[in-house]
Amino acid sequence: MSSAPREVVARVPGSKSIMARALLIAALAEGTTRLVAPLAAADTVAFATGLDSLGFPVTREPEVWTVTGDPAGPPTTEATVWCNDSGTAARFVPALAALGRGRYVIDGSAQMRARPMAPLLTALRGLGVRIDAAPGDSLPWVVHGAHVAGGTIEVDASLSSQYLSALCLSAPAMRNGLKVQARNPVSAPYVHLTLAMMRQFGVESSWEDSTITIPPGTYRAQEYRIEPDASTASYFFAAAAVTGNTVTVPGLGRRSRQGDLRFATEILPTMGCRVDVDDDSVTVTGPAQLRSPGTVAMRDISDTMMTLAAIAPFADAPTRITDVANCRVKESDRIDAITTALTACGVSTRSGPDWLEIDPGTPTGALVQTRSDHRIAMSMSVTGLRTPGIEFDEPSCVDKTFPQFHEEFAALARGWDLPLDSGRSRV
Ligand SMILES: O=C(O)C1=C[C@@H](OP(=O)(O)O)[C@@H](O)[C@H](O)C1
Ligand SMILES: C=C(OP(=O)(O)O)C(=O)O
Repeated sequence: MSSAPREVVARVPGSKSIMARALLIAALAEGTTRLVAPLAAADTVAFATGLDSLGFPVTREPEVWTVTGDPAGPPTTEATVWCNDSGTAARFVPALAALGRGRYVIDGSAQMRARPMAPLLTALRGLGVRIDAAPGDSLPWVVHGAHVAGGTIEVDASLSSQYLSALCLSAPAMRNGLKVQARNPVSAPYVHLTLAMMRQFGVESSWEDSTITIPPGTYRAQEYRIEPDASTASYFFAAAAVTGNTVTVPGLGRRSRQGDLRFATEILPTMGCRVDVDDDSVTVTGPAQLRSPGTVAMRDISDTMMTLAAIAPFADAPTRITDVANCRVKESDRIDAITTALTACGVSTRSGPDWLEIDPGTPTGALVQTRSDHRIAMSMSVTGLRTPGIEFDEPSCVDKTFPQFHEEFAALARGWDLPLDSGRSRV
């Protein structure tokens, strides 16, 4: 570790979640929307390509993506949408397809086919949409769109909040609007982000007790700047935390609606970090010795569970993370994937259905099995800043949300003058 904190400014790419919402809203908006500072990554490219095949033209340039909307829903009567590994695409697109009139095939990778879709299927069928699904209710689906009219439905959101966001985003185009009874939601900040962005594009809604109400309405096209991704930023903040250095992420500030910023603003301070949140930036400085945050319930911000687990070995006491059962049904079984990775590095861990515990220790180098999960690679890269010899079986899995991750992370390490072995990923 360096003795005096060194400051580096990290450029974090755009939010995958904001991109997915902005793309879908733009597709249903009156007019042409320009998305400035877009995230070009596997998830967002799959989303945009899917919109294009549904008949919403999307043009992609490095600085701006342009979407031509149609408030009436998908203009095509036949399309196949390949969602690849993207949960947001696989959950958001079917509700959009239900607005059209035609036959729409929605499919994804083996990883995506293994992820739960049943609550969304039940909800859409409850609204009268005819859908043929693969066994287990999983993808591929054939959505037989017939201008779904809306109404009232109950949705079990205990496995994913994306079912709620999907229905809410398409609801304004339903003739009767939509009332959604949300049961046991995980990742609630993502639903608040959905409703906040809908408001930014001109559609008001309410969420009282467990009922979300969306009246019929039309989104207004506009020029919209994509904020940096708060989950991605967590790796840079965590890097400062474990090395005792300083990192500033511009473009993310106190007005951000992204729940995962709470990793920096709420968890890292309890570990001894100094965190300054400005109007338009967040700065984190790590301590000489990281403290344990004790027990942390991460139901709301579980994409940052692995970031916390990856730095926990450097704390002064065990770290317990609770209420993260749905991490077992994401890109990988993330409780198993991260505890297996840490164990391979010689760190002692324990886990149960919805929790994990990590002991302090001195990780050693190992070949980390990423299980094609971008967040396992990015999290363990943070451990790698203090652990020579961490390698990945599939470094390119970061392409899902941050194709330049390894280069940018290596640049961060160089900026702090850390030994060359730190922060590198090799096949
Ligand atoms: O709506 C979104 O953009 C997301 C919601 C969360 O998923 P769950 O609601 O399935 O936890 C999060 O993990 C995912 O990365 C993005
Ligand atoms: C869970 C994630 O993504 P998605 O559900 O959009 O595939 C993620 O990015 O960690």
